[in-house]
Amino acid sequence: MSTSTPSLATSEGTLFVVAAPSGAGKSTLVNALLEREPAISLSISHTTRPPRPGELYGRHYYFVERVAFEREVAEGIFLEHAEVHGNLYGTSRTTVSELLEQGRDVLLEIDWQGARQIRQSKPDCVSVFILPPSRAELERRLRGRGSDSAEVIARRLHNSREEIAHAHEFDYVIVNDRFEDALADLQAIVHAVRLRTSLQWQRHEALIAELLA
Ligand SMILES: Nc1ncnc2c1ncn2[C@@H]1O[C@H](COP(=O)(O)OP(=O)(O)OP(=O)(O)O)[C@@H](O)[C@H]1O
Ligand SMILES: Nc1nc2c(ncn2[C@@H]2O[C@H](COP(=O)(O)O)[C@@H](O)[C@H]2O)c(=O)[nH]1
Repeated sequence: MSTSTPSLATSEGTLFVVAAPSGAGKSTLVNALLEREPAISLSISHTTRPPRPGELYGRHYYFVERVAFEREVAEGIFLEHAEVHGNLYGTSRTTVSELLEQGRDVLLEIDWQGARQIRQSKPDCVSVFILPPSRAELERRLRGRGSDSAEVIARRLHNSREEIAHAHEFDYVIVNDRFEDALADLQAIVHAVRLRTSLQWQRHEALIAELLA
């Protein structure tokens, strides 16, 4: 995250990146945040993972075949992409750029590998890592969700160690124990970031000029 004084000239939106081990509650938290903060746009990823019951094309993901995904990688359409739990996932470059240029804040729900790529291409992004309160609770949430087979759950639990090992690369870490507390923390981060963005500074320019006159 940039710590420099925001430029008065720019009015690009902020790019938020949220990551967590599978089952920590990232999607649930992000969906609740978006209800409270409708000015944030969620980027819909492309994936080769088959849809879960109830998941819709274009709403939860753009579900594509592996061959099509690999062609899109070669065409350079992804801002970032990674293999996660045996499936490919990627973020559309043009969708994110267009939204940011319109001044919209954009949120990416991606894994640590994607977050690392985003930090390289968009160093001003704000990244947040969500931790579960314990391994036992992570497992309980994965099983309780009831959306994955025992084999998939075992794989995701195993992979959670690698994801968590990268938590220190993020600007903020939130423990999702009591849901409302974690949501308040996430919203506080969004508010704090907005207070230092260029639009906010522009808003205060007239008052600062008046006070200095
Ligand atoms: N604070 C919480 N306390 C108890 N249960 C929670 C809490 N937060 C989320 N959950 C539940 O945990 C389960 C997993 O949540 P969710 O699907 O949001 O995880 P996720 O991190 O997005 O996982 P994935 O990366 O696999 O998509 C869901 O059933 C959700 O309702
Ligand atoms: N690098 C990326 N990771 C992504 C993207 N979209 C989702 N993800 C991550 O994949 C896992 C599993 O998600 P699930 O929906 O199958 O449970 C999770 O960590 C997501 O954050 C993406 O575009 N790029």
